This record gives sequence, C-alpha cells and structure tokens, in this order.
Amino acid sequence: MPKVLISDKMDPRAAEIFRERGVEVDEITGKTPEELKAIIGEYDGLAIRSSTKVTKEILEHATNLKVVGRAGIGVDNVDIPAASAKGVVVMNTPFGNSITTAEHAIALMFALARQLPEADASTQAGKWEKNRFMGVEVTGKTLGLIGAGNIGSIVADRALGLKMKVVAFDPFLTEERAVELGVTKVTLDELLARADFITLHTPLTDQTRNILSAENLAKTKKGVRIVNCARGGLIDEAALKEGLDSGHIAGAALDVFVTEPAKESPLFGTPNFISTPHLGASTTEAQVNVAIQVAEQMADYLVSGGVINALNMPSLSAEEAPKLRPYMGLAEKLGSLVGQLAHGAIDRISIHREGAAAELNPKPITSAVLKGFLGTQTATVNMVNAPVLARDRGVEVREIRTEREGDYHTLLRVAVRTADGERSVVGTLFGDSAPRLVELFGIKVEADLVGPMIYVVNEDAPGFIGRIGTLLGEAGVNIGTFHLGRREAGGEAVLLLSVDETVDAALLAKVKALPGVKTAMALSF
Ligand SMILES: NC(=O)c1ccc[n+]([C@@H]2O[C@H](COP(=O)([O-])OP(=O)(O)OC[C@H]3O[C@@H](n4cnc5c(N)ncnc54)[C@H](O)[C@@H]3O)[C@@H](O)[C@H]2O)c1
Ligand SMILES: O=C(O)[C@H](O)COP(=O)(O)O
Repeated sequence: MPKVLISDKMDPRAAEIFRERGVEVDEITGKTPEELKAIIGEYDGLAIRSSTKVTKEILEHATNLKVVGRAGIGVDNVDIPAASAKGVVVMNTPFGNSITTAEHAIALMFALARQLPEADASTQAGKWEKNRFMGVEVTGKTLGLIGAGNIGSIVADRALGLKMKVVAFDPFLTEERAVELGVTKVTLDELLARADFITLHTPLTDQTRNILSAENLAKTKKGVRIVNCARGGLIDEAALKEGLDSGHIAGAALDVFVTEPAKESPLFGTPNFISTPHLGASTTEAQVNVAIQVAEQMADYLVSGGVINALNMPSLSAEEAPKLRPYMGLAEKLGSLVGQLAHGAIDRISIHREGAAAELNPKPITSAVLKGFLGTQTATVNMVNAPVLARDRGVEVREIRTEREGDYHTLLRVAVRTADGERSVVGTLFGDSAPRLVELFGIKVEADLVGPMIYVVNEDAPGFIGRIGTLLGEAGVNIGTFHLGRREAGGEAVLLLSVDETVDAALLAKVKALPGVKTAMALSF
C-alpha cells in the first residue's frame, strides 16, 4: 500500500481521501528539515503547502518518493529540477484557491483605500479619531494589474464590478483575451504612470523579481496604493518603505514577503502599511478545494498512474492510464531497441502513431520512448526527466500521427536520424495489451522484446540456423524464443533470439565469427 506524508497544515478531507483510495497517510506538521530528512525515506508521496521546503537535500533522502503534491499554486518551495532528476512528479492544484486569493487582494485594496486596520486600532484604543481617517473611493479609479492569469483575471472581474478601470501588463496576454476580460493591455511603464492602485499576480521568476524596483516605483503616480498577494520578491521592500515614508506611495498591503515567515521587517509600523501573514489562500472553501484536489491527484498517481496538473510530466488522466500503459511499455521497448542498435550520434527522434494509436495522448508515449532510448545511455533517466535530457543532448523530438490503419490496427514507429540516415523500428499491441516488434530497420520480423536477447544480421543462406543453435547449445545457453525476418530470399536476414541468460563477449565473438554473419549484438530489455 502506498504511503503519503502530509507535512503542512491541510484540511482533514485530504487524509480522508487518501484513506478512501487505499493510501496510508501520516500527518506530521512542523518538522525541521533535519527531522524531515530522517523520515522522508518511508514515503511514496509528500503532500505540502508553502511551509515545507522540498530541497535537493530532502529529495536525496527520499528514496521511495514518487510524487510531491502542492495543495495550492506556487511551487517555489520545491526544487523541481532536483525532483525531475530523481523521477519525482511534482503536481499542484492551480485553480482551487484562485477566487479566495483574488478576494484577499480586493479586501486589501479596500483596507488601503479606507485605512481600515489603523482606524480599527485607533477606535479600539478609545480615540474616536473621525477626522484622521479620510479615505478614497475606488469607483472610477484605475487598477493596474501586473499578471492577468487565473487570479489576475478574477481580480479584474471583481474590479470591473466595482466600476474601476482596469489596465493590465502581462507579456503573455493576447489582445483577444484582454478584450474578453474587459481590460486594457498596456506596457509596464504605461501601467505605472496610470494606475491609482496596483496589484501583483505573477509568479516569482527571473523576469518578475523586483518588477516593482526602486526605479519602477519612482515611475508610479503620486498617491498610488499597492497590493501584493502573489510572491515576496516582486517588490523591492526597502524602496517601498522609502516611497511610503516620502508620501509618494499612499499605501501598501503585503500578504507575502521576501523572507517568510516575516517576523520582522523595516516596513512594520510604517503608516499606511498593512500586512497579513501569507493568508491569500486561507479560507475554508479554498483549503477544502486544494486538500481534496491534491489528495485525489496524488492517490490517482500512486494507485493507477494517472497524472494531472504535474509541472514536470505530461498529464495522463486516471481513465487514460490503463489504456495508455501497454503503449507506454511498447514505446519504452522500441526506444530502448533503437537506442541499443543505432550507431553514432542521433540528432532527431520521430515518434509516429498510426491507426488506433493516433487517437492517444502523445506526451506520455513520447516520454516513454525517450526513457527507453536514453536509458541505453544513462541510468538516471525516467519518465519525468527524459524530455529535458533529450533536449539537453540536442535531440530534436517529433510527434507524428496518421489515423489511417495499415497492416495492423495500431502501430508505433520510432525513427532516429543518424549520420547514416534514418532508421526505424515498429511495434504493435497484440490483443491491445501485448507489445510486439513487427519491423526492424525495414525488415519484417515479429518478436517479443523481453530479457536478454541476441540480435544477428546475416546473409540468408541454408544451414545458418543450425550452426547458431549448435553454438549456443554447446555454450549451455538456452534459447527461449527465435524470430526470423529477411529482406528477400538470399538477401539480408535478421535473427532475434531471446536467451535465458546474458551472453558474454567471448560467446558473442564466436557468433560474429560464424560464416555469413555481418553483425551480432547482445540486447537487453
Ligand atoms: N498569497 C497567496 O496565498 C497566494 C495564493 C495563491 C496564489 N498565489 C500566487 O499568485 C501568483 C499568481 O497565481 P495565478 O494562479 O494567477 O498564476 P497564473 O500562472 O495563472 O498567472 C500568472 C500570470 O503572470 C503572467 N506573467 C508571467 N511573467 C510575467 C511578467 N514578467 N510580467 C507580467 N506578467 C507575467 C503570466 O502570463 C500569467 O498570466 C502566483 O505567484 C501564486 O503563487 C499566492
Ligand atoms: O501559491 C499558493 O497557493 C499560495 O501561496 C498559498 O500558500 P499556502 O498554501 O501556504 O497558504
């Protein structure tokens, strides 16, 4: 039974779903990295929010880990390249807390507009300072949206409902989408110059880090109010403090900080500064949503191989998984075969799906081919890192589909381009489940690709089968299956033999020395 650790505070529905789906679950929150390292080896899955840092070091101790599930959106607390290198799938729940976070941004915008926290503190201190707190209306004001993805779009919708004008800066926002959202797409400089309120909704990347730098804050309209419910690091906190102190910035509300937990900050105590402790996603509704989603996704993966919302692997629904699994087995074998047989540098690999296979989700099949292919070159390849490794090695990957059926109702053809030209291997599924090779470098040959095998190319001439059978028999090597194919009578022939044990170099040399043999190689699957 797979076992999952929930290491951050999560709604109890997560643990219930894991148990309902046949996954054992421990909930141990608040562990230090050292304590987590000591126990992580026991688990197949790790369910987290933003507190647990899944570092390379933690992953090195995670000997059984298959999946990290983030109940939420941001995965900057997970070392995804290190997880990919270890074959650990990283998934998040991209929509479960979007509405809640958008609402928090709007709440902070109103809190700034009417100085709610300071007015509350003053009133509860018995001061009744009615004349001190003069607010501004949001109606008719311009909201500058930096990042118009899931959360940004919801914020825009709510702001339009409040009769604000919305301008958006997002390099990936199309004009059509902007029109659909009812926002005006602008450059960052235009946004800075026009916005009365600015709200940030981007991930933290090299491009967005310090997007509100000292220089950009200086370009904002005097009296601007700024909200950040996305990620610490998007705003230069020191420059923000200066802007508040000088009065250029009329107010700022941060839910997220460069360093979290933010137990101290030069911003604390600054007039017109509001902070919340990373509460963007903290509503009952959002936490139930993300807990249910993460547990369902992780259980699907651990129990039936379904992959949804993975950041380092193609998606594969739990319904698709049983249908695709035999194809992935076939794909991996064909990738491995071509990797073992093709000589020299390979700069392109084409994966053709023909007949019934053309209808399938191509990404898992491609990953499986690449896993098989690269597995002949490195031991560290897996379904997760195979496409990245292929790209790093300069291998172009092509996916081609042909609906038309040929001799077989379903086929996968894997072709590689080498200095000697293109060479391909072809396989099908017998009875929709049993992988079978049906063509090798243009020669029809039907074979199961299993265990240790010997591949021989020879001149088609009488007596050869007897000679190789005798040679292997005398060496005590038992032949499991025997598959023959040839281009034409008397031409080049291919022999694929499965044997009960791996053939050593000395015996292979004897096979190569048999009359008519052009090539002999040991293969393994
Ligand atoms: N405070 C919280 O508790 C909380 C809760 C949920 C999400 N978040 C954070 O909110 C952020 C947004 O989440 P989302 O679900 O909307 O993500 P999303 O991926 O749907 O949207 C992000 C948007 O940012 C845009 N973007 C990327 N680079 C940009 C750049 N250089 N300049 C401008 N725009 C750029 C993208 O095109 C995209 O439209 C994430 O950082 C997420 O981690 C915080
Ligand atoms: O990216 C997110 O989903 C938010 O930052 C929420 O983080 P949390 O789950 O720790 O509240």
